[in-house]
Amino acid sequence: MQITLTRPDDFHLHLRDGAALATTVPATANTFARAIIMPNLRPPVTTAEHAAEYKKRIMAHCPEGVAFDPLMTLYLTDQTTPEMIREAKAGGDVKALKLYPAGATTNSDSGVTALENIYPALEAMIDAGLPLLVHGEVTDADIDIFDRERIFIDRHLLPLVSRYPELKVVMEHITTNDAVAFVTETGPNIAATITPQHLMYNRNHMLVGGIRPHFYCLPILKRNIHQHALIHAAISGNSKFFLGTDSAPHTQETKETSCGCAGCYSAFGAIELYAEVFDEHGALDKLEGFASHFGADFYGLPRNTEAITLEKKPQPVPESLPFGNHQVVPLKAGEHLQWTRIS
Ligand SMILES: NC(=O)N[C@@H](CC(=O)O)C(=O)O
Ligand SMILES: [Zn+2]
Ligand SMILES: [Zn+2]
Repeated sequence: MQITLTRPDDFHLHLRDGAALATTVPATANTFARAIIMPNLRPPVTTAEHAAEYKKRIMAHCPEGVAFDPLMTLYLTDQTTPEMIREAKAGGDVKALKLYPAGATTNSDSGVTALENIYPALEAMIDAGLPLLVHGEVTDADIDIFDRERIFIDRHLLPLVSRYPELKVVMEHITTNDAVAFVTETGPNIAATITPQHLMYNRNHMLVGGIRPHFYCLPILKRNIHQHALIHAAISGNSKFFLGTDSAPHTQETKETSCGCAGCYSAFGAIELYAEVFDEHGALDKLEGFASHFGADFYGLPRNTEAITLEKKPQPVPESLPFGNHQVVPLKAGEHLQWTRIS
């Protein structure tokens, strides 16, 4: 069995920096035409100038003959001004702004401490037509980690979308049926990305029979009822839900330790992983919209014109892959991808 799709885009990707780019850039660029590049470097990408420099470092690793367009983002902080938003729009590289609640995830220490602090920036984003990308979790110490997304919606997203209905918002890497309901029920300016790990796994995969650090990502895997809600949303054909891998590599030693980092590495076989999920649910005909059309439409980008073809043919996933001077353990390490890219 084969499937041919418009070449897809990845609307949520961590490429990291330095030597890691030699692994991460070709892994994505060989399949995806464009990707929204997350700005949570150390230090974070906060200005149009930083974004343009980072884009050059990325392009230096793009394989020859491969067309790849990194869509840059800026990291919002309490200090982001409307002027910085206008400069970002004018520079042309920056396609969205990212909101990390301070302390929510990897490299989010300089994130926003209160949404009011970025109201002027959000107003400038509406004028510029730049979307807000949200890591949607509260960070209060007394809120259980499994409830942090649901509570973020009630406390922050609902008030935000009623204050700024014109603002385009992507709720990134959604993990709950609460997020599916919120996105489904709000207006056309609200969309969401869904990762392969949240479609393939639930918290039992991470915690039953031993603790598996390579399934640990944020927002954390939830109960199977939430996994099923995400699958249903992804295969529904609803254009508010589209592909964003959140491929977020960390070295093997920083994952396999007493206090491991959050993030799953999926870029090596991302479209194959999604194809497996859609196939298992009899929805291969819905993959192209999710992977190649809906995200571009939401961002106001032209759809890609090239095509890729996948075949239902297993291929082994290595136990680890080179990653700078280190190794990264990919999702499904030591198992098989059920689909293989043939052109
Ligand atoms: N998803 C993750 O678990 N980690 C991401 C950050 C993020 O997307 O929240 C990372 O940069 O490592
Ligand atoms: Zn995140
Ligand atoms: Zn991410």
